[in-house]
Amino acid sequence: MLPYPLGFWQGLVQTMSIVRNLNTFKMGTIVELFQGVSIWWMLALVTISILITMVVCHKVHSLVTKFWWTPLKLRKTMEQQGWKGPKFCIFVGNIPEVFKFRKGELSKDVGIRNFDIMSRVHPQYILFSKKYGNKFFYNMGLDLVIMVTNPNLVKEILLDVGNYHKARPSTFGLSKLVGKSLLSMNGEEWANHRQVFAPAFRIELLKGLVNKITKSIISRLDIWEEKVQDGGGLMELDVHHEISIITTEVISHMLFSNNDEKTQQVFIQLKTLFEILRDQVTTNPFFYIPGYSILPTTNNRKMVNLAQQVDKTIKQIIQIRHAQAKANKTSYGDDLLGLMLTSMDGEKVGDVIKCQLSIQDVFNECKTFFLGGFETTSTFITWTTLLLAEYPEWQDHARKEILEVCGPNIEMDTSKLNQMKNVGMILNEVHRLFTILPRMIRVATNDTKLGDTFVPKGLMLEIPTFQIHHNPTLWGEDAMEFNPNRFAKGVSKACQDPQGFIPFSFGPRYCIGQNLAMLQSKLIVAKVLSRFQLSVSPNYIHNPQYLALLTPKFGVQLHVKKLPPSTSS
Ligand code: HEM
Repeated sequence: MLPYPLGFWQGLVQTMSIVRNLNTFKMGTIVELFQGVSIWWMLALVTISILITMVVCHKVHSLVTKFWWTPLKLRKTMEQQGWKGPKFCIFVGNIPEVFKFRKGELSKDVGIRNFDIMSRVHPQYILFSKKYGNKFFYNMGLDLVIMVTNPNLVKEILLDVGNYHKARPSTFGLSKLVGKSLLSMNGEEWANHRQVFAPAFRIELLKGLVNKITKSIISRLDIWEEKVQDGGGLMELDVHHEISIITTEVISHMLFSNNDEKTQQVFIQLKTLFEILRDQVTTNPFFYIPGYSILPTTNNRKMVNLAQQVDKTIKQIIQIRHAQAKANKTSYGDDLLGLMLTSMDGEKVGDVIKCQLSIQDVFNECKTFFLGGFETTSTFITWTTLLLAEYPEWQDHARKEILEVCGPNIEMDTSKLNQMKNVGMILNEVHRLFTILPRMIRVATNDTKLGDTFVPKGLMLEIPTFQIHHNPTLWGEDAMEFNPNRFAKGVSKACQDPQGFIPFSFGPRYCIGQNLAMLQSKLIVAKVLSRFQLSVSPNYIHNPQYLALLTPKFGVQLHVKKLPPSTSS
């Protein structure tokens, strides 16, 4: 036998000749072929073959477990407890039939006063509850989902952040593009991030923003006024577009204390990214196949490219801020970026040492706040203006109250905003009827129990907020009507169950931007109504759709008329 290195090389040369001869290889010659191969080489070959076989078996096992065994096991566990659901197609689950049903529903006309739009917003609920009753499950891609509509059980889920984690379905691309952030993190990581941002959203701090927000609103409404004058006293506007200009400015101030060219660049890139992604999630069933989002399709490449551009621009904004703080020997500032940079340094604020964020965390959180901050609020305010235009009697009530509380010059501060009871009732009713985040999703991280139901680890739980907000058992026979009066004596009197009204969720993970969103909404509604009369344009096509948010598909075209000086400021 040759010493090891020589034996190895000899074995290699012999094996190459075996491989070369493979095409003329006959079973009978197998022994002949291996004659003379060194023992070292034989051992190496056997070891490598065993290792490869083990890796392949492990991969196959985990793929079979993920794609076949786990979904089937979860299904069986739920079936044994009396839950039922449709058969599913591997990879895409029940998505194709949901999309097909939804397409049919979306092709039907719907009137503005018809709030019975569950089949457009949450087609899976209508489709499967009709066939299987309330205890149904379905597959969203690979994930097995059940719906929880009972407010007490919803409360249990939202309070138990240990057993129920935030979950994007495994196949969704948003988390891959935006990265891990406050919106999607869990456990200690989430708690640390939440602690960094919470101070910026305290109502006392937001009070200081009133003037900045009011300035943004007034400068945009001045443009409206010019347009109305040019149009001979009446003008058609797409309010969704108009309001999003204001809310973008506000979130830019919250994040970066300004709305300069670079900030606007981030916004445009993120908006485009979000629109492509929204289109993929809502129209392309293949998007739900695991791994699809990393294929080099045109849209996937566009999204990755945009996400990289956003990171690059944010990096430049951070570099400028760093340089300024260093040159002026000042802190990083008290906007959200300032808080994040302070936290990157692990600085001590008061008695608390803030957690250290990484640069990637800062990129991701900037993207999350941009996306979470502008589109949600602008969409909500857009629906509010539509309903005020559709129900002129409520528009008059609100305007009268605004003028009484704020005086002819419409001077506003947070205490005045709190006195606007009618405006508050109207906003609540819009939250109820046009719940812009119509569902929340959690995943069970442990085997646990929810009411009488055993919840196996890995099961997805969907909270259909929209359905809860429209349920006649909770809201009475007029649940499908626009009636802000139901909130006259507060939420507890409007709904059978206090947990039946959750537009901002509740528990530890309630919306961090709730105060900001409500402040902006009241300021914008008050300023708009004090200067303009709104009515629905005949060009408006009512087409509410669930596109990540409950959105007016074709914008909201309203007729805007300048009010005479006696009624306006
Ligand atoms: C009308 C406007 C808004 C509505 C209806 C709304 C609604 C919600 C809801 C329902 C959640 C919980 C989602 C879940 O648990 O699955 C949430 C979370 C969140 N929202 Fe909002 N939101 C609005 C505005 C905003 C604004 C203006 C910001 C930021 C400036 C914001 C930032 C966030 C963040 C970061 C979270 C995650 C909080 C956490 O998990 O700790 N939202 N929002």
